[in-house]
Amino acid sequence: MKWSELSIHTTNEAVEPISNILHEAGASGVVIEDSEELTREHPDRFGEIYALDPDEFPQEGVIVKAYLPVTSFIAETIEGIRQAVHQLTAFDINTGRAEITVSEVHEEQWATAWKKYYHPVKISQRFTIVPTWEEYTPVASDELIIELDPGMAFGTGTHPTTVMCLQALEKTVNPGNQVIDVGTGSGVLAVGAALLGAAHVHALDLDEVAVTAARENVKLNNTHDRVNVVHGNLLDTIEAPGDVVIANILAEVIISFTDDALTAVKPGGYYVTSGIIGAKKEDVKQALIASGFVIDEVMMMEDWVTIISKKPL
Ligand SMILES: C[S@@+](CC[C@H](N)C(=O)[O-])C[C@H]1O[C@@H](n2cnc3c(N)ncnc32)[C@H](O)[C@@H]1O
Repeated sequence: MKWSELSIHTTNEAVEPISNILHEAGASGVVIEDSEELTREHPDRFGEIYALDPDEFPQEGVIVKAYLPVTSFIAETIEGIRQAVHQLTAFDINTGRAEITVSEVHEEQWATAWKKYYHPVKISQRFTIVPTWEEYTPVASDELIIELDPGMAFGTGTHPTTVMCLQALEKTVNPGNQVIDVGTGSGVLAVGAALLGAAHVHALDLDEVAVTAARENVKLNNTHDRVNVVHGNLLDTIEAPGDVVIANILAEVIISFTDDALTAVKPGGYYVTSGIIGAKKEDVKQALIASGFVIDEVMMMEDWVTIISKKPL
């Protein structure tokens, strides 16, 4: 099969919303090439020197690459993406140049392009994410390994919003808890919650591709007895409140359902929200407080914010 490779040259702040637009347009996998990666300190990964090739990174800004199967509708799809990216400026998101370039690649190239960026990575005190195609031996006895094949869904586990969510789960999930994962993507957070001892995790996503990927990852990690993954919009499929509810979606979406979220959390339970760019932090905090949550902790990584809030007893 032939694939179109779309490259969008943009800013760090626009990576997440543009990735979402690309997924919604049917993109199969998103690769992020960030110019800052080249200048960041790279620890050797578990003894192996992890060298980056400057030819694969832009000189400034970020390139978001996505892969779309070549069909007769490809021109319309690309035009739709162009318009959606343009509309992000209405949400005060600086998209930078937002230049879109398109080239054709073959299936084998796509598979390699996708996989060469992901390696085992320790992302919190206890969690290490290991792509299914890599070998890894745990280094600590209490280490929790999440095996992941991101496939075509969002959630390689290494995006700052996901990393902070896993760290937040480490702080909030207790053995025996009921957890709800809104917008599960690859299922990484649902698996993480189950590994922390949650008795049950209800994971959902609006995107059928994510539901399939999440189910596969849940099984891969032997958590299918505790995690169910369903297709659904926000909290529509929730039957009982959770001890911890987590939503790594865009700030605009989080703000739209804070009242419903309060109902979905047990008194004394936690609501973890992520996917929030720095500029939207106060708006999300205000919406959470207005619905009755109490802010417990605000975490930041790069320009991303994760808020842990609590429902009063
Ligand atoms: C940023 S990704 C997060 C994936 C994963 N939870 C993680 O932390 O890596 C957001 C996910 O939310 C899903 N999503 C977006 N809008 C949604 C909605 N209204 N209801 C349910 N899921 C939604 C998307 O399909 C996507 O998989």
